Amino acid sequence: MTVPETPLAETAPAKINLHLHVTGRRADGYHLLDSLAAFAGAADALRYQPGGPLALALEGPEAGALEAEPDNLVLRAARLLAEAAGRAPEGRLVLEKHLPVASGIGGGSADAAAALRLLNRAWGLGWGTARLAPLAARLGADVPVCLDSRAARMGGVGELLSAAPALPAAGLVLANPRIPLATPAVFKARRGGFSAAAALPDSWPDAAAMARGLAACGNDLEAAAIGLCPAVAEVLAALRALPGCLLARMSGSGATCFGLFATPAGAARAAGHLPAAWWRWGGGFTAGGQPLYSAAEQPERQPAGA
Ligand SMILES: C[C@@](CO)(OP(=O)(O)O)[C@H](O)COP(=O)(O)OP(=O)(O)OC[C@H]1O[C@@H](n2ccc(N)nc2=O)[C@H](O)[C@@H]1O
Ligand SMILES: Nc1ncnc2c1ncn2[C@@H]1O[C@H](COP(=O)(O)OP(=O)(O)O)[C@@H](O)[C@H]1O
Repeated sequence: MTVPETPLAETAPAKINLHLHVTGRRADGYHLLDSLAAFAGAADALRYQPGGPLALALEGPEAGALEAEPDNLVLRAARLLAEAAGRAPEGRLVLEKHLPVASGIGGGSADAAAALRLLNRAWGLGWGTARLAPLAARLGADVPVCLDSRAARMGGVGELLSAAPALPAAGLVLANPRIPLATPAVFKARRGGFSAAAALPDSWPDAAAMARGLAACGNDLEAAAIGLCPAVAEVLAALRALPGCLLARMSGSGATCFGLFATPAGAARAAGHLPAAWWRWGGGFTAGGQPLYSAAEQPERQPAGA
C-alpha cells in the first residue's frame, strides 16, 4: 500500500466529489457515475491495539452520531478481511470521528478503507491494493477510491478507478449545515435524464484554471439534495460569498459543500467566516494521507499579474 503511516494507526481522509455526473442506471437500481474524487486534509483517525476479540471504541467530536449504530463500517471491514484471510478477527480498534456522518464526504467509507489498510498490516497479511479492492467494493461504492485516498476518476458505480488530472496547489473549504442526508434518499429524489461523462484535461496549472474547468461540470445530485434539505442552498450561497472563493459545489449526495480557493492558508482563514453552528473546515488536498504540496510550494498570494 502507498499510504505511509505509523504501524498501528491510519488516517481516513474525507473524499470530495469535485464533480459528479449520473451517467446511467444499472438493472439493480445502482447509478452509474462519472466523478473526480479528491481527498482533503480533514480526516478521521483509526488506531489498533492487538489482543482480545474484535472490539471498537468511538471517540472524537462527531462520535455521538454513531453510538447508536448497530454495525459500524469499521467492524464490517474487519470481519470481511478476517473471513477473506481465513483467520479470527481480533484486536481493539479506536475510531476518532471528526467527519460529520452521512454528509457526502464518505467518512464511513474512508473509515472502512482505513480499517482494511490497518488490519492488513496489523495482521501481517501484506496484501496489495488489487487484493483489497474487491473487499472494499463489497463494503460500499465509495470504499475502493478511499483505499489509496488519492485523487481518482470514478466510473461504474464507483469501483472503476482511473487517473485523475494532476491537481494544482489549491485551497479547500468544507461546510456542512449539520443536517444528515441519507444517500439512497437523494438518489431516489433525483429527477431528469443522464449526463455525459465530463471532459477533463491531464492537469490544471493553478487553482483558477481548475475552477474554470470544473465550472463546465456539475453535481447531478445537488438539486435533489436541496429539495430534501434546503439548507444546502444556504451553504452554497455562503461559500460563494467568501472572499477568494473560485467555485462552490456540493460533494457526493450532500449536504457538505466545498469551496475552491487559491491556497490552503486562504481557505483556512475563509472557513472562519462561516456560521459557527455549521461544521466547517479549511485547508488543502492530500494524497495517501500526506499534503499534496509542501508549504513552500503553496504561495500565499498569486504572482503579480496572475
Ligand atoms: C454518492 C457518493 C458519490 O461518491 O458519495 P456519498 O454521498 O455517499 O459520500 C457515493 O456514490 C455513494 O457511495 P456509498 O455511500 O459507499 O454508497 P453505498 O453504501 O454503496 O450505497 C448506498 C445507496 O446509495 C445508492 N447508490 C450508491 C452508489 C451508486 N453508484 N448508485 C446508487 O444508487 C443506492 O441506493 C445504495 O443503496
Ligand atoms: N464509521 C462510520 N462513519 C460514518 N458512518 C458510518 C460508519 N459506520 C457506519 N456508518 C453508516 O454509514 C452511513 C453513511 O455514512 P457516511 O460515510 O458518513 O456518509 P456519506 O458517504 O454520505 O458521507 C451513515 O448514515 C451510518 O449509518
